[in-house]
Amino acid sequence: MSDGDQVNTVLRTALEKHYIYKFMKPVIGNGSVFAPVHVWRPRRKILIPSFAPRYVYNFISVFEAHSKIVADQLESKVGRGNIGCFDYLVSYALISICETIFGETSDTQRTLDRTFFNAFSQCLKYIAKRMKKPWLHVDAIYKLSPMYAMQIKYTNIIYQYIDNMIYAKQELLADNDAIGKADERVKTNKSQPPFHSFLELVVKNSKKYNKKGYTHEELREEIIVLAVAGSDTIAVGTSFTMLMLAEHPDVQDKVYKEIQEILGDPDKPLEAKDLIKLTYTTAVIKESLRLYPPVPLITRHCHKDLELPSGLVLPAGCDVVINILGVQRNPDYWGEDANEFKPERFISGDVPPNGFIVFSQGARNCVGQQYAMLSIATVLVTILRRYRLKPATNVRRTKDNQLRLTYQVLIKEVNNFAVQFQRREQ
Ligand code: HEM
Repeated sequence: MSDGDQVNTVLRTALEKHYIYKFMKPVIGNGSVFAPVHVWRPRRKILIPSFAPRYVYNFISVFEAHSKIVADQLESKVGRGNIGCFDYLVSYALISICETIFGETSDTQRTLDRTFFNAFSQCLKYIAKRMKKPWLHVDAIYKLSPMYAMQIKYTNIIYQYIDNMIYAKQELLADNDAIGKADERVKTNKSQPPFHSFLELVVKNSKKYNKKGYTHEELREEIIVLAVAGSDTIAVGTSFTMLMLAEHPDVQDKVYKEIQEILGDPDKPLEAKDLIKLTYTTAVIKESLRLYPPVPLITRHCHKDLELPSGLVLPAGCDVVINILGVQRNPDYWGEDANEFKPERFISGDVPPNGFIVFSQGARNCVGQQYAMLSIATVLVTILRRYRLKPATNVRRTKDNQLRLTYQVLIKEVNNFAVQFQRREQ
């Protein structure tokens, strides 16, 4: 389905997800993103307050510190031809999400973070293979396959990592007062806002919701969801934006000018109030996410008949695949130039209602959208201040000269998002 108005009705009405997500269950259990509605609803209520702007704004210092590390790493890539920027951005995104989840991390910890994410990507690989082979949908058959044993092995690595991190913070998490006092400081001392990790916030909010709070297993599930939902998505979104900037030098010049004018001194720490003023840069990020939504397809299950605005009735029991990429390139909404990169659309107010759904819509939309936009903006600003992006040379494109994409639950560009880096004159 790629008609925004029909999609809007489905997303606001049908909250259950497709049965195929049950294959994720052995890894993320009842974690909110794919959980059945009765499990998801209270978990969403617990998650939402952790994403309040006053907490998310505090994460900008984490984003900035890790963006600078990426910018330093790219120094040796200047003038070296095509460089796949995805690996750098995935590293940025995963270290940032681990630090925003667990608090400050050491170098040793970062090695463990990578082992954890590697285990997760291996699990996703087996889950994706299983989805494509209908005979493996039967649990009894899947359990006999070597893939099952490997999935268990990697799932144990994931659980061990999360458990160790939770146990390491046990003392802080057990002390309700400590978390409460930190909150007081948010209210009274605005100049030095304390940093609250997602782990602290989720534990605190789960205790507000229910006196006992989350069980260890529930907490682990929600932490896995955050780690997974908040890493590759950011890396893919940033990588596509960098490709677009490399291919549109005029747009890149305007973004750079805006950064210079609004942010000025590169030694001044980035703050939300400044990033929010980057209206053109934000439009560029949104236009990149419109053309290349990192999560291009989502699903819903209709548990009762659902009448769409077109008059068509989706019968109870029906599964719907929502084509986010299709909605965001639909010429009925975006005009004949829907496939063209034109960031001005997001400035002139030409965004059609229900036409831009990169973070989904309705009660199960993305809780991390503000986090995502700030994280992407921070790393882009930091890279663009130092480097001019140039298009990669000799990369394969489609017959009509479009980027070649591959679908791995998220969409990616097949050349690892290659661009070239040129140092800017100081
Ligand atoms: C560019 C980056 C991102 C994109 C494109 C994106 C997109 C999405 C989409 C399309 C959904 C809905 C999935 C569905 O309906 O099946 C979703 C859900 C979700 N996202 Fe994001 N996301 C991004 C970043 C993040 C970040 C940074 C976090 C957390 C730090 C996050 C946390 C979540 C969670 C927890 C859900 C499940 C919400 C629920 O079911 O109540 N996302 N995201």
